[in-house]
Amino acid sequence: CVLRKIAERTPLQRLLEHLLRSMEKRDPQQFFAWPVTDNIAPGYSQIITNPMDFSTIKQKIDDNNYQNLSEFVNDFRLMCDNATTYNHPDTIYFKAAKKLLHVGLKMVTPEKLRQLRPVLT
Ligand SMILES: CC(=O)c1cc(-c2ccccc2)c2ncccn12
Repeated sequence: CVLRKIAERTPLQRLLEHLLRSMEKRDPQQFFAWPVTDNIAPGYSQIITNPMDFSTIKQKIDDNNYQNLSEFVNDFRLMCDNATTYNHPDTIYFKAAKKLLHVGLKMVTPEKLRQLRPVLT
């Protein structure tokens, strides 16, 4: 049988997986867990040209698709910006996106990352 190569994680992948888990915890209603469909959001695919969600970010981490932290943060920001673009300010999705963006960006400040290093290396 072919020896299965166990997927080893690079340090960057381990950092991104940790950050993703922390961000997902701040989305208990799982509004951002999966791609938004036109069924639940009429006209979504016409309005949002670059959709993004946590499951897609997770897959990109697993595929080692992120070369650095900034590319990961860009996708996180894109996910939140899509929600504030499509949804009106008085909706729970708009408000949840604003809060999530704020909380998520605080997780990747130099101070927070410095605190992480011993944990993750
Ligand atoms: C993120 C987003 O824009 C979103 C998530 C949802 C959503 C709702 C319930 C369960 C999962 C996602 C949604 N529904 C209608 C309009 C927009 N949305």
